[in-house]
Amino acid sequence: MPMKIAVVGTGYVGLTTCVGLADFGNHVVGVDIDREKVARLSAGDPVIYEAGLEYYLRENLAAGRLSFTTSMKEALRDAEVVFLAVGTPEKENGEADLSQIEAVLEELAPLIDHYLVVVTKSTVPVGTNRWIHEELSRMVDPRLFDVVSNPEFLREGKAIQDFFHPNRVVIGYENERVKEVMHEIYRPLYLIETPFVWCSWETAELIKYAANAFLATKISFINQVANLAEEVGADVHVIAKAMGMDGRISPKFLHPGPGFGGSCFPKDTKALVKIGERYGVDLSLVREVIRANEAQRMRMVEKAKRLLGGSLEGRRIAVLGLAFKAETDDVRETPAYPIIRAMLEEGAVVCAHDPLAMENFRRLVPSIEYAENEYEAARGADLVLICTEWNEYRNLDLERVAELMRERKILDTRNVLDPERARKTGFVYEGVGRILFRGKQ
Ligand SMILES: NC(=O)C1=CN([C@@H]2O[C@H](COP(=O)(O)OP(=O)(O)OC[C@H]3O[C@@H](n4cnc5c(N)ncnc54)[C@H](O)[C@@H]3O)[C@@H](O)[C@H]2O)C=CC1
Ligand SMILES: O=C(O)[C@H]1O[C@H](OP(=O)(O)OP(=O)(O)OC[C@H]2O[C@@H](n3ccc(=O)[nH]c3=O)[C@H](O)[C@@H]2O)[C@H](O)[C@@H](O)[C@@H]1O
Repeated sequence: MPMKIAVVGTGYVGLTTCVGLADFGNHVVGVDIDREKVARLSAGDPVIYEAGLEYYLRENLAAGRLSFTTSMKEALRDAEVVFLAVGTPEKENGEADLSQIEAVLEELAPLIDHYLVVVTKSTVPVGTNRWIHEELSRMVDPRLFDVVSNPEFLREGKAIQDFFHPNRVVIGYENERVKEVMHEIYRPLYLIETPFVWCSWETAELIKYAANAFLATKISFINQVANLAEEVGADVHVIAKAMGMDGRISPKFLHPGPGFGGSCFPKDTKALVKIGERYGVDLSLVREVIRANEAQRMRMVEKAKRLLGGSLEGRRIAVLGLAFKAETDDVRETPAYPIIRAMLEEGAVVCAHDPLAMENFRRLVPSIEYAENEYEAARGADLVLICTEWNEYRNLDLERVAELMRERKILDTRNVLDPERARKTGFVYEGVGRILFRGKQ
């Protein structure tokens, strides 16, 4: 039976949830306070870049199963379930800021006049779903609602694929009554044998933070191994590959780089440390992962400086890649930001390019030059610094780049180029954890 579902917040997670649940055959209304976003989504414009999103948005709008509104009242009218997918950004002290959730609850409570399952998709600190239940109970008869914690594990750039083929679905609940509803919503995922984890609210909340912190730990770990590999003349890619051959380790998330970014790992690791502090539990390992990540970004600036003879003053640097990873236009917490800021402070002149994220990055840093393509960025540069692993940078025409540059130097923070090919084209090349030609540069 199709269900009537409201989704509050139509960002990366909310919008993916909207189109995914509508595609399962449900009637979905997405509600957002951003009028412009609602207007664009209603017209079939996905607003953000996400592979496949536009197709699913348009198909489901056309089928009449999906609509968008700024009115919570309209969205909630016949809804059986409401998903909360608003932002939970970082506060200045590192804790998760729950003000968007609080605002939604205030608006939601007076509208609950029939049984409603309130599902938290946003990433929220341990104890939040219990608190949501208490808050709503102050304002609404508790028999009229239940609260479910259903954390999201999608990756940006692969959001649609991850929605339809998740590794698992985690559902934290208290009242058995919600099981039937959640079963119904995710029936198509049952059919493809997706594992479901039924647990308490607190367990579900902590699964989300533990999973993100563990992935972030793998990245900081391999980055430090890469840094050591550089000093001893080893190749981190061979190391990571051999480590990954041990099924207990797995080869995934062992790719070294300029440090992890994005809207979640940085904020969620910090929030987890704060949760530990609140409960008096030592999470120093996670604290160190955060510190190592910040150091990794600055290490890239030091590398650039060393490659350019010790100073960036007046040096022209072409930064290729501004998004926090490939296949997205998202620049939230992108490593490119602190790296570019630090280089500007050291007197460098930066010309940047990104296939999708230039518009978003320009809002963060309007003062640098932006180039139409990677070759224009490289024109007259003393150093090309690759910051995002876009495929088009993997296939750079190095001969052409060499002709355009003032000095032939490449700092490849994502290891997307073949070092040997770069050297043969006359470049001084440096990656991360793979100085293969030590002593010869
Ligand atoms: N971006 C990602 O890849 C993932 C994010 N998450 C979590 O999901 C949550 C949402 O993240 P994103 O989708 O990236 O955020 P986002 O910032 O892209 O979207 C949040 C949306 O909520 C809207 N909003 C804010 N207050 C509202 C209100 N009172 N009523 C209606 N709409 C309101 C905003 O206008 C915005 O469109 C966060 O807790 C995040 O940690 C979890 C997994 C993946
Ligand atoms: O909670 C979230 O928001 C999401 O956070 C991450 O997803 P996402 O931030 O979209 O991107 P990832 O692919 O995980 O990459 C995060 C950062 O780590 C970096 N990374 C990733 C993998 C790796 O081996 N090395 C590495 O440096 C990426 O370049 C990027 O900057 C998780 O992978 C998702 O499961 C989770 O739902």
